Amino acid sequence: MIVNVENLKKRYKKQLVLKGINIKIESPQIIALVGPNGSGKTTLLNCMTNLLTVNEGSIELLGKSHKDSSLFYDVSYLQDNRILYGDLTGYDHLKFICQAQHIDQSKIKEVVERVGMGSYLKKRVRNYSLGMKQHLLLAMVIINEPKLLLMDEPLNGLDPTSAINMRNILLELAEIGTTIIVSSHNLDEIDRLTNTIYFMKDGALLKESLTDLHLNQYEVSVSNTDKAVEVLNAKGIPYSLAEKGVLRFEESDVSLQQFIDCLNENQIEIISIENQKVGAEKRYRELFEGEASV
Ligand SMILES: Nc1ncnc2c1ncn2[C@@H]1O[C@H](COP(=O)(O)OP(=O)(O)OP(=O)(O)O)[C@@H](O)[C@H]1O
Repeated sequence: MIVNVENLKKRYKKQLVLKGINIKIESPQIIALVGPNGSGKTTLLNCMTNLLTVNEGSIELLGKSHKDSSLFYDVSYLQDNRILYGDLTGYDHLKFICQAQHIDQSKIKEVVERVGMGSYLKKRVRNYSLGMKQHLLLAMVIINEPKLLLMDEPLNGLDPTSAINMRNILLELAEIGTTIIVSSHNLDEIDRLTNTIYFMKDGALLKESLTDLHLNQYEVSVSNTDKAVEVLNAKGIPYSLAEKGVLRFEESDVSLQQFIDCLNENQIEIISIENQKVGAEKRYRELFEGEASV
């Protein structure tokens, strides 16, 4: 088992922040951790990596107790950039990790190129921009080729090119069997990374595979939009125009078949029908709309 968290509870004084979390991950994959500010994502990741003590429950990573220090070689955690040392250079940080984890220092060059931080590697971190710090944090967590990678808001401050680069790196790591748990508020990026999302709500996790969640919503391409609009209006069938030539239809009282029949009966050619998958943002809105974040 890659991750086995059972009934994890965490309290800050009287506030119960994690209310009995259960996570079982048996095969390598990317999982997104999504939830409003203050919902407990960082607390969960900090508990998993033993930076915080838990009040109840158990955590196993890669078949070992999360307190086992040998996990250090196989589990990486990308945290907030406050863990960086302003007086040290990026190179110093990476060299330190190589020494501590017995990693060949030739890996530094490789990882620096991969992340794209060559030009400022030898600058002191206090002179780094937010995005540069994020690049360094990424380099620091992938240099040991972890089996399990936990990431708290890794996209923080990244420009679009860097965000795409980070996405490609994560997808490549997943391809070679790295399990990644990534917390993020960037739901578009999440959609590009994974369909498996753990929504954090009221200190509990709601695990969902968006692949299984299909709205009854379809995009129907037709040859003659004007005529289609006319006949649908005449029949009182609800739709919206996604773009020229594409009608968006959501099944309700009117079934998809009735929608198609209406177009067929009026000799309107249907070019394609696509089922619309639910994206992370839509699901998030369904789950959290109207709820104030902490
Ligand atoms: N050291 C602490 N002492 C007391 N309360 C804390 C501490 N750290 C976090 N909390 C509280 O625990 C709750 C969860 O915080 P946490 O940082 O885990 O949320 P989060 O989901 O990571 O939020 P964000 O999306 O804003 O990063 C919040 O109510 C927060 O105020």
